[in-house]
Amino acid sequence: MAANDRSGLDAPILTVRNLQTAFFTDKETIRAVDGVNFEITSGETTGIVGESGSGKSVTARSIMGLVESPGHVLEGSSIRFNDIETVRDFAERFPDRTVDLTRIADTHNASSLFERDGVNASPSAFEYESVADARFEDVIGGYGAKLGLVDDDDCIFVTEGNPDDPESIVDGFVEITRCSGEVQRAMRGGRIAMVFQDPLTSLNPVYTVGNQIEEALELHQGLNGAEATQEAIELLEAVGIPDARRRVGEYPHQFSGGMRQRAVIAMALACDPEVLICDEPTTALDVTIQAQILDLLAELQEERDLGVMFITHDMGVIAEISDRVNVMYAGEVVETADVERLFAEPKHPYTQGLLRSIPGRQAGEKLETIEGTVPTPNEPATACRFAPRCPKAFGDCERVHPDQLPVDEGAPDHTAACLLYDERYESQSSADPAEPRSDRDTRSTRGDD
Ligand SMILES: Nc1ncnc2c1ncn2[C@@H]1O[C@H](COP(=O)(O)OP(=O)(O)OP(=O)(O)O)[C@@H](O)[C@H]1O
Ligand code: NI
Repeated sequence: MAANDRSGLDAPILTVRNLQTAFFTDKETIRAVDGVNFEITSGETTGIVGESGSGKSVTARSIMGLVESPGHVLEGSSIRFNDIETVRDFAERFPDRTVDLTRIADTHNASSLFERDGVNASPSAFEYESVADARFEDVIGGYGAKLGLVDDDDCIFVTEGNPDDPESIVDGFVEITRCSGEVQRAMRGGRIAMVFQDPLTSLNPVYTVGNQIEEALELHQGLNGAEATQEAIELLEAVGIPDARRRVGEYPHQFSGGMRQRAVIAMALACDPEVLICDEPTTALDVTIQAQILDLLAELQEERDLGVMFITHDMGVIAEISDRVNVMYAGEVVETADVERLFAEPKHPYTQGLLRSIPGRQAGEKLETIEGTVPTPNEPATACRFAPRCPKAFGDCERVHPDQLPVDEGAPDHTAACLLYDERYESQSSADPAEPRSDRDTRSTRGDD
């Protein structure tokens, strides 16, 4: 087993590799998500934080299969859903779309895939140190069809066990970027549910709240009639709606903002998902209600062992709810760490800037904001996209696109994409990390070797 395998209980339920989602307009190609890697683990919360326009929602929509034209998830992107029960169930229901990956892997060499025509990713896009680390299951999702290794609509991959005998399957995954039609409907809503910022986008004003939850129960759990009504009431109780038996018959406009968001969460849970994606679910609510909803999510997560992905631009919320944090900037993850480390030792200058802008963090000090705005990523990245706003930028930052690298030997899971932490590019300004460079004209040109 490769050293970077995470085995057993810690294995992520969702693995995002080299995710690229772009919008193709007449004018330009917007690389809203540009080579993103992260994981979601059952019972844990993966936080995604970044300013407006950094690509958080597009990342969520890519996982949900909800990217709308002119947007597309690009070839080479991979989003693996690793739940073994789902793989068994789908192999049974969709045998035509199920592939025995070991058989393909036996006859091909994963590292040679990078040399094939049509593969335009580098091994580092998959976080491999060298091409020899390439694993078939990472590359196949994004490129398998293009390389003619699998059929166009194959999306269920078995890596251990016999696809024709679902009970025998002990390892495999569903490649979400390749799901369509019935498989996609079974995945979205059935295995992965999403809660949006505005509860009214998820609720239909002309049906009662109960009706809408019952519809989800029928679709995903096959419940109907009195049984579905009873379950809807129980779900409303589970999300803390008082007098649920009466309120199940009310319409969305009869609910307050906080109660509506609770109802939407109940609706998301109606399909008994493994993964719950929350896109700024509390941003529109006042702070007291926001705190209650965050508590509720934490409670539900523990009860149901949910893998949660939580999107916000609020570092305070991230600190409260996350186990791991991914900081996004202009379509890229620029820093990732577990939450304690990220707050104790932020490494990327962007993360440091975000932390300085949390109210109340530095008593008495003036609140700072990062000057400027997130650029639209409409060109392939050939430099650091944060460099123009970065107080620590040096010459190479405008010439070299930084790789995600570990920032501390003692914490291999803490990585940042910043040349300050890349030995090949030694910044002359790194002496005092708290002191921004004042003189940006005497730029270092070292590292051009
Ligand atoms: N339908 C679309 N057409 C064109 N560009 C889009 C579309 N949707 C999103 N984008 C672009 O993708 C980029 C990322 O947008 P996204 O909504 O993911 O940002 P975000 O991080 O969620 O921001 P916010 O905090 O404001 O919600 C932006 O540059 C945006 O302009
Ligand atoms: Ni958003």
